[in-house]
Amino acid sequence: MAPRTSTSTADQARAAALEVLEAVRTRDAYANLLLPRLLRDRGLSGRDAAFTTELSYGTLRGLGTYDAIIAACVDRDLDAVDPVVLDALRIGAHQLLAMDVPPHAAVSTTVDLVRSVSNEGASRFANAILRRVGQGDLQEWIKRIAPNAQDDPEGFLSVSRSHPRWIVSAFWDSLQAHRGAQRAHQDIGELLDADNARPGVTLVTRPGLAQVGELTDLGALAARYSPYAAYLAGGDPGALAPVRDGRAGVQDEGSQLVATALALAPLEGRDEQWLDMCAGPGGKAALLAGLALERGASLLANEIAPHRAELVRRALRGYGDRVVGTADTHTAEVDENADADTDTDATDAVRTGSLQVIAADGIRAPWQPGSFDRVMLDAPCTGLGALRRRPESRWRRTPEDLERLTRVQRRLLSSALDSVRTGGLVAYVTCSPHLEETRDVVRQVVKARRDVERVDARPLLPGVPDLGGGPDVQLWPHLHGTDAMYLALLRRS
Ligand SMILES: C[S@@+](CC[C@H](N)C(=O)[O-])C[C@H]1O[C@@H](n2cnc3c(N)ncnc32)[C@H](O)[C@@H]1O
Repeated sequence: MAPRTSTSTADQARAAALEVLEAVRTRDAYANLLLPRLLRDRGLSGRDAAFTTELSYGTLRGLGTYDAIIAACVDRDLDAVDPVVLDALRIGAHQLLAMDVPPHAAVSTTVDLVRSVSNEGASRFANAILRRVGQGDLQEWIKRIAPNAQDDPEGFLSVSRSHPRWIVSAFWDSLQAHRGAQRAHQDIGELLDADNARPGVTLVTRPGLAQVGELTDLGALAARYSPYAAYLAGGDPGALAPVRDGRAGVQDEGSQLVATALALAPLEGRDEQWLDMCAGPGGKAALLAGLALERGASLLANEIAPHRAELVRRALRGYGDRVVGTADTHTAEVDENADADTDTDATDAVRTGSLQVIAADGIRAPWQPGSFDRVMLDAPCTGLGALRRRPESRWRRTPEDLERLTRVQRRLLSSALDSVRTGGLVAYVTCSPHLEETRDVVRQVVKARRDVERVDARPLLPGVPDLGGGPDVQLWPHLHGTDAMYLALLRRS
């Protein structure tokens, strides 16, 4: 790679975006974690911060389409292009094809950027390529480079909507399973477009600590479906007093709906002990905590990774002394072959009606079987339902991830069912619509046991349209404005 020189001649925002792309490519960085730090360090705020964010996120989302266009303009394989120069070309292409930046500014600033991180030859190369890119608009380019939509619909969508083909295919299958072939055919483009749009910020109130009215008084808009949600049009949510105090937070409306559904589900008999089995970083736990306390129940929030268990504690901070002292770590071993450590009965500490956080492996649970009345299993998954929030993740995930994840998901679901009493409820949730980690995991686990009944989850999301044929619920960004959350509700019989 060409040696790096000073970036003093490049404009700050573009330089920051280039740094994000490079960190994502070389260090597996997460743009949504890195960017806020970078903006702070560089003193970029207001319009500059918004511009940097759009450059970074927009380029990462559109990368598949931009690479196909750049490839058509370069007379060598893209692998042969200096990676940092290619990143800069991608940022330039995004400005030329999807942003309101005058073409001459998009080209000249990108050329300056390349010169600042590479050399004169590379900047001349960038100039030539971007001039070619600028000869067509996005639609003209797609017509020219994408496969024919009739002959190869998945290939067309993959290039035109900038998603890997295997993800297009998985989304299409899931839409078909939940909405039928005809609707799937109509919907698939809209779903992929929704992934490419900037998501809004949704706030959540912690039940018993804040009301939606408090958020609307601060300028947010009451949400469509969740009684705890409000949409924030702009600004920093962390600057709002209820968020600062831990009485409200930021949470996708779909996450709120699936957590609320578990709390709303009718239950015969005792309703005192709730478990959030995979709780980190604590969004659903914080909502469930308020709902549990409202009816005098306790919540045990469990998370395998100790640092994420710490985030759960932070998420629960608004509940103050309702969060009881916690035995720190039980079996926080990620090693799946490690011996079970069931010496401690973690339910002991929550018998009095309170909130508790522990760090333990949900598969080798440190609580007695049949202890809980309601269990939330928000399983580790591919996250394919939240691509609009994690712009790089569509390029990082692979079909191979599914095999490892579905193995863990099946084991966690079995453990969740063992953890709930007879008649108790388990919510199996993923932020992915992929059939292998949603419908198939549930089917396989239910089939292997004789003590599970499916519960129709749809009535537990009152007022939410387009929930399909049930009994499971699949939410969709293009239909509901939420992440593509999946919910299956199971009763132990
Ligand atoms: C999808 S996230 C949960 C999100 C969380 N419910 C929320 O709403 O903020 C899945 C979590 O499960 C944790 N996890 C993975 N394997 C686990 C296991 N065997 N036992 C407990 N937690 C696990 C991961 O560390 C991750 O924090």
